Amino acid sequence: MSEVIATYLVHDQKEDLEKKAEGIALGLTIGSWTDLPQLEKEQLKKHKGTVLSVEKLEEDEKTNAYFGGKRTKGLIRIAYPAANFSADLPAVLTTVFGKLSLDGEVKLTDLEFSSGFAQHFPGPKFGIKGIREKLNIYDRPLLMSIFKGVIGKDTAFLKDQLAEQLAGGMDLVKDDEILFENDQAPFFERVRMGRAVLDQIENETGRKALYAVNLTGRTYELRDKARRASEAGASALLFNVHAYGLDVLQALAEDPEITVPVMAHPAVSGAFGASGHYGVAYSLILGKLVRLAGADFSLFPSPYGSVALEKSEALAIAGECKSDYSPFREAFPVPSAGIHPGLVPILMKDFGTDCVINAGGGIHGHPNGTSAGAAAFSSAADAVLSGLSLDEQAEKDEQLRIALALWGQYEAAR
Ligand SMILES: CSCCC(=O)C(=O)COP(=O)(O)O
Ligand SMILES: [Mg+2]
Repeated sequence: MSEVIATYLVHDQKEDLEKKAEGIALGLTIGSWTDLPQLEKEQLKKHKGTVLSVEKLEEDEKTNAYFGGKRTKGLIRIAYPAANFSADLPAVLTTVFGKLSLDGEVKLTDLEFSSGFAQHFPGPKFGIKGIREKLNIYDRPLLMSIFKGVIGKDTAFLKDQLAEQLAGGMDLVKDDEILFENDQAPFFERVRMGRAVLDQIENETGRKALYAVNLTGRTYELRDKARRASEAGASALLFNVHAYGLDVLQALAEDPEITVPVMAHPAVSGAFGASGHYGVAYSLILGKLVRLAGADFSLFPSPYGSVALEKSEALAIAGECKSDYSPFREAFPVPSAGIHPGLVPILMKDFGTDCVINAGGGIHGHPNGTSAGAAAFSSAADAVLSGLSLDEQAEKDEQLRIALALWGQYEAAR
């Protein structure tokens, strides 16, 4: 029985896509670039990939221009027998896209797992429902901000910045992904500081919030570090999954002693996902696979900010995070990068209620400071929820008015 089906977008110099598909199905399983006379019938039957479909796509000039000559475009689906690989993502990815990924002309667009095979993956430990229960917020998108300008600053500085972000109404705050272990603000000091600030906010206001501390260091230290962080009061972990690998995320998600949600950051994923001609589709690496491997949140560039994805790609990632994929919990999609209050209405329209809207510079860059920036962001979300335009809301909210004057609004920018 085939356990994994891969879909590829190919751009071939020759017209015969059936032959191309057969070449992939054989080459990634038991064949080679030349005929192997010793291949046995039994071996072929049990281990060769099976071409399920070949669909020729319309020729397009942009693709031809990119490759400097005519290409035949098509979608190929191939089923790989379970007998060929062990039940882990490194084995799956090496089988379906190992050396093929190096040819620069093929993009892996999707992977489908049989239910028997999918059961080897954990999926999110908390998911959208579990995170909402932790925060006691059920009826709106969550708002997150990012520490900024903190490299070289000590834990006391971070403590003030965290308190300001939370005072402005943020539900979650995350470390920047480029904040690593350092002498001024060591990891465990940040964990303890975060716990104290979150507890104080909860005691004073009843509001619950999460702080995602950046889990970094050598791969073999991570599991122990994450366990100790959970024990020391961490409320969430940020993880640069594509710098380490999906299997490392899976190991963290599966560990029963790591009792906090994991937030997957997209750093480095552009190296695999940015090309339309080769690499891996963002919907697969930032959506389906991080969810299967256990991320509770997946960050990705929104269609609007400083690092923007095509809208269809961003929506496809969010779709994978939230699709009906039993038995896995849903992961929170987190459209990010260059976000400010003026983009909140369009983000809420595109991504709906079940998303996290995330801003760094668009909060700390507010002329009246971090707390005012966070309040302006929060006020923009309130406006949408109560059916007001940002201009109407800004008439009664000075911080939002100042933010909109500085960064503008999506509609105004069109
Ligand atoms: C590329 S998505 C990750 C967003 C992120 O980590 C970040 O630091 C965005 O910061 P910004 O100031 O652009 O909101
Ligand atoms: Mg960042």
